[in-house]
Amino acid sequence: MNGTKPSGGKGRVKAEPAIRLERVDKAYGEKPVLRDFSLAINAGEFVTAIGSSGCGKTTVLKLINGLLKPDAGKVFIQGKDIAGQDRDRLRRRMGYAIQGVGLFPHRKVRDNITYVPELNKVPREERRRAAAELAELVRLDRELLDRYPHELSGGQRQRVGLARALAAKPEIVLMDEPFGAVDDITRKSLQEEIKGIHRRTGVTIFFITHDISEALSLGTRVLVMDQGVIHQFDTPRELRRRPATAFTAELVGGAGKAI
Ligand SMILES: Nc1ncnc2c1ncn2[C@@H]1O[C@H](COP(=O)(O)OP(=O)(O)OP(=O)(O)O)[C@@H](O)[C@H]1O
Repeated sequence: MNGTKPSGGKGRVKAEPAIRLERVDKAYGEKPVLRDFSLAINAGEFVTAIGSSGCGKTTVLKLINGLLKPDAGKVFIQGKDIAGQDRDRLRRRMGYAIQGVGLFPHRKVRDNITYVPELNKVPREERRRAAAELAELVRLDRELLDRYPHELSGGQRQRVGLARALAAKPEIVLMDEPFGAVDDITRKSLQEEIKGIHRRTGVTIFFITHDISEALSLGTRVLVMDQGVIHQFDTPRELRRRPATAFTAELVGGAGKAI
């Protein structure tokens, strides 16, 4: 059966990766971005992705949630090819947080947080309860739930974005430089929050960053990319001990600097 192949003859069941790209090609017009790109992320991993600007990180993220279709190759989520799946439903199953957050300005914070549950027709009372719980989870003061986004600080808005990404209890959360636009102190505290949430929930996270220190401190594995190619996909410890290429060595050697 799909997703539950026995392995090793010991009766153990090997789970499918949460996310798998298999030999994917992607170009914008004539410009190839990814060529023969393969990647597998296991359930419960916290993968941070880092690389030079324009190397294709966001393209990978958009292929994962079906915003983009591969020109060739396949994308599997929890073992299922997403090609034939309803894209809206697929996206609602995943949390998505981006820099700048993209909150709805005319909705209260509470309704921003529970936007996907509302689409999923979760009753109002249940949504109110969920918003309060999520606010607590991301350490957002509950009294802010009745405000509008413009009445919050940048860091608070980022927490709302995080709460919204977690609202539908997703098994996968995709984050594109979610803490890129906040000051250092707020960023440190948001990093602690997401680390704790990962530890407590076991959610699978794909997290794009420009900050190598952030990549090394948050990731259980770090994906290092340049020009559509994977240089290394390894634990922070291995990256430090055995950088596979000069590009990785330089990146890791410059920890503390953003690229
Ligand atoms: N819609 C588009 N049309 C044309 N080219 C695009 C489009 N989206 C991205 N690109 C190009 O594809 C390449 C990869 O873009 P992508 O956004 O995946 O890179 P990235 O690694 O996330 O970059 P950054 O770190 O700067 O955010 C870039 O050269 C970009 O200019």
